[in-house]
Amino acid sequence: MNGLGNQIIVADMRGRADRVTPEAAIAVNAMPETRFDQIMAIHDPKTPGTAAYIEIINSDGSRAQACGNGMRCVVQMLSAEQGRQRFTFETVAGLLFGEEAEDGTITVDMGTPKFAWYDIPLTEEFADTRYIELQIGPIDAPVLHSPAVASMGNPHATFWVADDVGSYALDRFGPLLENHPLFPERCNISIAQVIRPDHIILRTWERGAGLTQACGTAACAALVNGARTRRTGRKATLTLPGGDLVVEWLDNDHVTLTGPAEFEWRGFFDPATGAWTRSEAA
Ligand SMILES: N[C@H](CCC[C@H](N)C(=O)O)C(=O)O
Repeated sequence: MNGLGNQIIVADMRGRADRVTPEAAIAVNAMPETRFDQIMAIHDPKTPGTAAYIEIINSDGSRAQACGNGMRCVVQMLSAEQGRQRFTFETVAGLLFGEEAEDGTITVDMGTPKFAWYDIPLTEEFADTRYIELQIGPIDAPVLHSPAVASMGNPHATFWVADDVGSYALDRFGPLLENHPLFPERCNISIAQVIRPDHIILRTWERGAGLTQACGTAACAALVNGARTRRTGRKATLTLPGGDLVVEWLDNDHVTLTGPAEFEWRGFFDPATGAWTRSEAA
């Protein structure tokens, strides 16, 4: 499937006890036809009242705590299968709600953002995470600096720029910032241009996945970081390379993410080795 161009493999692991191994993820990602950004593995529910337990695996085999685009794909797949539109899921980061609207767009409640330095987490204490001391480029003329950081279950840094987000070498800066010693669990790195209080342009270097068409949790982090630095309101459209998402930071502190999801093709893969076969086209 894809969520706004982000390549998502929804792996149906219901009724079995094994898990998708990092080796399988790396092997699947190594083949051009099955290159992906995240695998969303649907496991049997652990908690009564939830539809499934979802495990999220990055293309480098690492585990992610949250994935907004992937969750929309999961909602669409299960709603097509079960004919109902509202789901409660469990992930390592907690419970998550998703709903498909009449027009097929899907809204996922991504939970509440966290801003304390130890929740991101950072290795150093920062009293105010709206601007942290971190820069890249020449000391006296940094190319990117003073990001706002937030956790949407996973760690995010949002760097603000005044001009075209496409003009920055995120493929070069991304890996350096992702692995900066300030981030003990690494970090998802975004560049944001606020063009209006309700419209942000965003590009993201994803932890464990690299440059992607769309990162839903990064869109959520950019909106909350925009609102708490008074750059934006609490609801905005975010234009990502793959298209537009709408993010709203509700009064109850929850963040919702709305956008499309699309089925591409179906097949089988071995969660231990990654060996796969294709069975059905869209
Ligand atoms: N693409 C995802 C986020 C993946 C996050 C992952 N790269 C990490 O935190 O390790 C999204 O749409 O929200």
